[in-house]
Amino acid sequence: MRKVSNIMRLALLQLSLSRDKAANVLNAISKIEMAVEEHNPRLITLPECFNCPCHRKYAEHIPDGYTSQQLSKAALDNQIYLIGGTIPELGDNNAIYNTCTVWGPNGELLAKHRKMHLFDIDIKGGIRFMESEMMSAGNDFTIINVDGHKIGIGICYDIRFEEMARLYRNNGCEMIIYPAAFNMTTGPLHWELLQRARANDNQLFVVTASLARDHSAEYVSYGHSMIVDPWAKVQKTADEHEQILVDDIDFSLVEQVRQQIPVFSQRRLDLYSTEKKSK
Ligand SMILES: NC(=O)CCC(=O)C(=O)O
Repeated sequence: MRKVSNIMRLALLQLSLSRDKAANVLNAISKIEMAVEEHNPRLITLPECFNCPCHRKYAEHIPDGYTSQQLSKAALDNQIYLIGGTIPELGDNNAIYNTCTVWGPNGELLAKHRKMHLFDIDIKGGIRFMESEMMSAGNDFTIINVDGHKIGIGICYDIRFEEMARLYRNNGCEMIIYPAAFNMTTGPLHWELLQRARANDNQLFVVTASLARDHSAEYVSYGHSMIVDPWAKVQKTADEHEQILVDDIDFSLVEQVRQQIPVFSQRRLDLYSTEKKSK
């Protein structure tokens, strides 16, 4: 597809999470409207679990469920591409997935990405979290096309898996977007590092939208939604509070860095490889 423009305005919504699912959806919709009115972005991204904790009791079918319908309408009403954070999806097989929906400006569901790597960690003196006790893992990579630019989708913990980002790069992506909610143990150490590493390894933009920090919540999110450019420079970042982060992406930087540091043509593929397998 022809590239319409090399500049794309993004808005990342770093949202607070209350105990009321409908109120969380309404909060997201009102922040989408605010972002559009004030900044006119082409693409808006919401955080992981923006409407409720990822739990079976909140799960919805996609695209017939309440949250999907609201996101579809918001994309249509505001004429934007909307990366709908994540919600717990009730799959046909009764399994629950942590799923990101992607909506086009006509309100159509362009894609859904089910988190591929589940967040199971146990850090002594820090956080223990076993996402696989509640959720099933997705098996599919997701690439969308916005105005001729290929964008890969991952979800939070997915960012730790360099092979996934590499596959997106190898399939033509110029950006990877990760709706996310890192925690207070690993966030200070790894959040920025991982984004800059994925951007640097693959010479593309890395974009994250996080939940805002709430110390009274059961799961305390780190915040700091971020845009990292293909030089691995932090282009823009939020603090820990609820916030609308807006900036213009200049996709010409992707070609610039790829030409000037041509590691992808210098790889020793006669000696090693990263390959996609089908399941
Ligand atoms: N929700 C998540 O996947 C959290 C990932 C995380 O905090 C990490 O350290 O990785």
